[in-house]
Amino acid sequence: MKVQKQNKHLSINLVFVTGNANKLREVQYILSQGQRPIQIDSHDLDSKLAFIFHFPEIQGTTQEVARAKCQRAAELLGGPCITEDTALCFKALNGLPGPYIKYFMKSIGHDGLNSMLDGFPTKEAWALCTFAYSSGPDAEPILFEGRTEGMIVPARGPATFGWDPVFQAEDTGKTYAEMTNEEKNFISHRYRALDKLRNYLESL
Ligand SMILES: O=c1nc[nH]c2c1ncn2[C@H]1C[C@H](O)[C@@H](COP(=O)(O)OP(=O)(O)OP(=O)(O)O)O1
Ligand SMILES: [Mg+2]
Repeated sequence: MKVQKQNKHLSINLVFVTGNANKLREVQYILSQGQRPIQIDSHDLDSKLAFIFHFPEIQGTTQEVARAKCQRAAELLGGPCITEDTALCFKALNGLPGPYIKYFMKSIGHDGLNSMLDGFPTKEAWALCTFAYSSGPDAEPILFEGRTEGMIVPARGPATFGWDPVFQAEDTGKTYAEMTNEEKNFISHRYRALDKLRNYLESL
């Protein structure tokens, strides 16, 4: 992803390294909103699709996983980049599946995620997004976290993006899947993390 700051002379060229088209779509949408939109060069974006890597992700805390992925991406690219990790954390399970949610989703699906909490007193959960920015292979990645509270519910809404149908965001009565793009991207874990990243980039 090439981002270009308007309103200032400085422009930032960044690659968003991800294999997830839904993430990319939401990031583009969020960055296009706001008072000072960060514009994504879609022509460049197309050519950058060649840079979508699928590499192994380590085990550890969400921060360790995020740092390692960004470090690896910067090494492979030989330049600045951002990466993003999403965790879905169950209160009753002390934060698990957390960064391993992808493999839980793949193996047991929406019903399985609900069944995991059978017998537990709380269905509370939070979605945690961690953006990592690296200025290059020799730099330590910087992390930006965003968190949205909610609960795990039987699936409602279109199954377009991951676990969206089973995550009901606090105070909304809606699952992420039942929300419009605008609604989700106003309260989402991704929006909150990206807002911090945006502030950081604007301060450079
Ligand atoms: O807003 C979301 N709403 C619903 N599901 C979501 C969301 N955001 C990520 N997800 C899913 C995708 C993957 O199953 C797992 C995170 O794993 P994660 O490694 O961060 O993503 P990924 O491997 O798909 O893409 P990437 O190449 O950026 O690592 O949660
Ligand atoms: Mg991944």
